[in-house]
Amino acid sequence: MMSTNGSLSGFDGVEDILEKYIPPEHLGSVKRVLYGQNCGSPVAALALDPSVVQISKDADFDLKGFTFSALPEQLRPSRVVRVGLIQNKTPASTSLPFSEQRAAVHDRVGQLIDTAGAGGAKILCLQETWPIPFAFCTREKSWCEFAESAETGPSVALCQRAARRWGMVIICPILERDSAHGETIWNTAVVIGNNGNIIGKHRKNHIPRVGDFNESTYYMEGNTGHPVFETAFGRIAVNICYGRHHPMNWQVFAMNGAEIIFNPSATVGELSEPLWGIEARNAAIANGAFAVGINRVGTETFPNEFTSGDGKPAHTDFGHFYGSSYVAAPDGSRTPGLARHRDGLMLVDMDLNLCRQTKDKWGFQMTARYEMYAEFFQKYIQPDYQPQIIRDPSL
Ligand SMILES: NC(=O)NCCC(=O)O
Repeated sequence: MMSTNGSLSGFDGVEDILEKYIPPEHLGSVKRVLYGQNCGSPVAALALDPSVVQISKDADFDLKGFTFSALPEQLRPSRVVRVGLIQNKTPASTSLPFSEQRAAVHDRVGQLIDTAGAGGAKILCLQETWPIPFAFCTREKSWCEFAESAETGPSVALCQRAARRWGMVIICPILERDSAHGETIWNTAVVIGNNGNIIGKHRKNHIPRVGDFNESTYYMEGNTGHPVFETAFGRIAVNICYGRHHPMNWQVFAMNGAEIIFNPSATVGELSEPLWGIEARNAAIANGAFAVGINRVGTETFPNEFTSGDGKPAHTDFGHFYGSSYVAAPDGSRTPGLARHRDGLMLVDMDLNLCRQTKDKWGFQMTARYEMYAEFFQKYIQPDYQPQIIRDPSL
């Protein structure tokens, strides 16, 4: 069911339902259980510059701001960084010439990036393959035209200019064309430093083969491992979309020292909405790092019908990308999500000292028994591996 404002199932988001229907005397407790607490309090709202609030109204996008604190320490100063995340619809019809589609998304996302810069963001992440419609459902190869160089492509250049303008690190996830390797296509996040330089890139490790996510037709599993990028504002990593279903993918980024792990995504309600709030949040808890889930938003339709071998009749739309981007902290607290149906910008102040404080408190890393698991995996990857099952002898 579509509500009048374009959201799906007639609601804008779970938070709105909670605010509307939970009795005021219970709302605090319900939110404590569902959203956690940061230093003993609900995750605080961040006061945003009125000029930025005005832009969000004029340009019609959801704007939210939050703060994650850490306890004051005696021997370390706090390390607060303002992180931005952007979710956006594909603004132009997928039937238009590709040049017009690209110009439209560059305009819209350029505006959102500049608003993030004006709002003081120091590290900003965009959604998965932001410059193109998520056309991988179609299996049509013409969409490969959108792939661009991770070093010199037009969308990367746009982000480099913005990074220089605002002194901001930008994670720019694109469809990469690797001409040096026979025009290989990758799903790549380019990490641009606050001077507009390219620090490096990461290629998506896990490629979905589920529903209409026919991405394996276009690109292979990445070959860049689990790089962590040391930026002027903190150590960051990028776990691209489907990698969020793989706890070890998050874990290795964290083991390499990531303090913030971004998860630029494109996923639809029917498939994954109940999983969305759990996976990045659990990753933050388990790994002692901030996790930032960013999902595309809107319903994209394509000129030609497609099927995906799942018994569904041929169709032209991918379902609804439900947005709901959010940030989770190592202490298990999380922000509410951005809208399910609108473009959005979230600005979040996070004190990175919370990562070590949470590790000191819970000791998950210290108690992890890596040697035991390393030994297990060594056995597991052998072709003659037998599961360790002890059968009830009375069966
Ligand atoms: N883009 C992508 O990997 N989507 C797969 C679906 C999901 O992970 O929810």
